[in-house]
Parts: sequence; structure tokens; C-alpha cells
Amino acid sequence: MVFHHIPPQGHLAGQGQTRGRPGLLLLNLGTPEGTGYRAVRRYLSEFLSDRRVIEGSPLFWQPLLQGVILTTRPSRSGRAYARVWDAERNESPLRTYTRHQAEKLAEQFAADGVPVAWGMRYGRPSVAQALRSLMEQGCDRIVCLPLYPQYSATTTATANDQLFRALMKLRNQPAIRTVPSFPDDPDFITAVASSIREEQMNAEQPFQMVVASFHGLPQQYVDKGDSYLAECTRTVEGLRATLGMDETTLPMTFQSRFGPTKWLEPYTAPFIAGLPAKGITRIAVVTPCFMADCLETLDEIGNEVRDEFMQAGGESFTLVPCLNDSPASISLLEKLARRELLGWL
Ligand SMILES: C=CC1=C(C)c2cc3[nH]c(cc4nc(cc5[nH]c(cc1n2)c(C)c5CCC(=O)O)C(CCC(=O)O)=C4C)c(C)c3C=C
Ligand SMILES: [Fe+2]
Ligand SMILES: [Fe+2]
Repeated sequence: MVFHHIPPQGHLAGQGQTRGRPGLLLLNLGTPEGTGYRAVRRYLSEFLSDRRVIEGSPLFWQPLLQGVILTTRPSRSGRAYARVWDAERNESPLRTYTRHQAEKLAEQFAADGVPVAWGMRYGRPSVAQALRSLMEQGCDRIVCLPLYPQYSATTTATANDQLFRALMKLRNQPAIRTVPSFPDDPDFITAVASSIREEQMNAEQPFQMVVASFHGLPQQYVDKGDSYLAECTRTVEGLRATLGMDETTLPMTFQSRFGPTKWLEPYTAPFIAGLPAKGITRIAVVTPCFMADCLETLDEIGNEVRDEFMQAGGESFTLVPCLNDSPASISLLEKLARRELLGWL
């Protein structure tokens, strides 16, 4: 008779203690699979059915969403996605950058034997798929890193929720550590400040103003206690201190308003379109709430807001790229992950 003894994967035998194998899980928002009506509708339907994102009663919201909103919005959003789509890879920039971040982090962690996976809160690869791939590699300790510098229940919390939702289906759960948001982490602030300085060095004339545009949020969510606004403020104050700027030279604005309710103000688009009338015609825009360039930076700011500014009399408009998969970005993410891996490596 032959006994097959299969040691549990990732456990170091013969060391007097059992140590699990850690894995790193990057989570991002998600993006449609294509720019056509159906793909964008599927994505928006999942996104806008998330009760962390739309807090109102589904009895009222779902008929509105499934009716008028998902009839009209997917075509408009699809056209916007088409303007930034990577035809060769057939994917959106958000997916490309998130994958590259995971691949480069995997290189950094190869010597530690820590695999890296990436998952999307909405769409694919799903959080459950990403978790499964880590567990198949023997990971029973997971560090989960939501790729949002500033916390919001609509982003960070729902990403973590989705991981725990996947865990609900498992008999044997891995141990989990979630990485906290990092709005004024010195390496984050330095990296964003350096990216602004670099754009300034490449520009022909000095920027009269650098607008820090953050994704908006309904004012009501902040009133109910979402710490997003406080965290955005910490980011912008860190940038001002590092760059020697103030509220007039580095103002904070909010973009991507959705629906008729009051969102955080001032709104980016009218704020920037109003600048030439005040004599401010050479600006840069930085978007420090996004770790990767996406529809909201490349199209909303890089196309729509830029066009409005130039039509209003602007002379030069520079969109500062997000940290993406730059060396500073990867070393920041590595540091954040290693801090939570302490004791697990
Ligand atoms: C409707 C409510 C929304 C809230 C609240 C919200 C918060 C929020 N979103 C991001 C980051 C991203 N959002 C992106 C796209 C996007 N956001 C909303 C709506 C809300 N976001 C919609 C409907 C869309 C889809 C595009 C559209 O139809 O306009 C993206 C880009 C995704 C991509 O594929 O490129 C990101 C990133 C943050 C940080 C945030 C919290 C304040
Ligand atoms: Fe959004
Ligand atoms: Fe938008």
C-alpha cells in the first residue's frame, strides 16, 4: 500500500513552525471589456448597482438605472472609452497599467516567493479569480492593496467588500491584511510632486497654476462621514508644502460629477474654463486620486476639459500623467505592501 503524503502547499516543513505563504493582491476599479454598447452597459450596470456607490433605495434606483440610464449612458461612455482605447491590446488604459503594476511588483517580490495577482471590483479579472490564482499558488496569507491613495467607501471599502464576499464561499479561508489608504505618504507626495516638476521642466513657459483635480463624490456621503474629502485635503496640502505652493497656485477641484445631486465643489470643468477670463492661460492639471491613467484623466481632463479651456482663451494645457507603472510608483506600492507583509515574510 502506498501512502501519498501531500504537504500543504506553501508550508515550510521541518522548520519547527508552520509558516504560510503570503501573496499580494492588487485591486482596482474595473473597466469595460470593449467600447460597444453591450460591454459598456454590462460594466455600468455592475458598477452603478453597487450599493456602496449609489446609496439610495434600490426600489427607486434600479428602475431608473435599468430604464433610462442604461439606455442612454453606455453609448456616450462608449464613445469616450473609444477615444482612449488601446486598439492593439484591445483594452482600456486602466487595465494595461494595473496589469503592468502587478507584473513589475511580481519582479520585486520574486526573491521573497510572494506571488502578485490583480483583480477588478467590476468586470474582469474578478476579485474572486485573482484570489483563486493566489490560493492555487499556495498562498494562505493575503495582503490586499486597493489602488486608491485616498479612502472612500465607494472605492476602497467596496474593493475590500468584494474580497470578503469571495471569502464567504470558502471553507478554508486565507488570512487577510488590507493596506490602508496613503493620502500623505511621503513617497506618494514626493512622486506626484516630482511628476509635476518634470512636466514644468519640459514646458516652454512656467505654469501660472497647477490644478489638482480629484474624482468627485456626492457631498452627502462626506456629510455622513466618508473620510474622502479629508484625505484629498491631506494630499493637496502635502503637495503644496513640498512644492512651495498655496491655494491660489495649487487649487483643489473635483471632477466626474454624476447625476443631479450636489457633489464636492468646486467642479473641475467650470473652474478651469473660467481661468482665461482671470488672465490664467497656462496651466497644468494633476489628478492625484488615480494611481493609473484612465477614462477620467485621459478623456475627461485630457480631451474635454482641455478643449473647453483652449476655447475659452487658454494658451497651454498640460496633463500631468498619473504615477502608472513608473519606478517611483512601483517602489511606493512595494513599500506599502512590505509594511503589511511584516511578520509574514
Ligand atoms: C455614480 C457614482 C460614482 C461615484 C461615487 C464614483 C466614485 C469614484 N470613482 C473613482 C474612480 C474612477 N471612476 C471611474 C469611472 C466612473 N465613475 C463613475 C461613477 C462614480 N464614481 C462612472 C459611472 C464611471 C464610468 C465612466 C462613465 O460612464 O463616466 C474610473 C475610470 C474607469 C476606467 O475604465 O477608466 C475611475 C478610475 C474614485 C477614485 C471615486 C471616489 C471618490
Ligand atoms: Fe468613478
Ligand atoms: Fe467621467
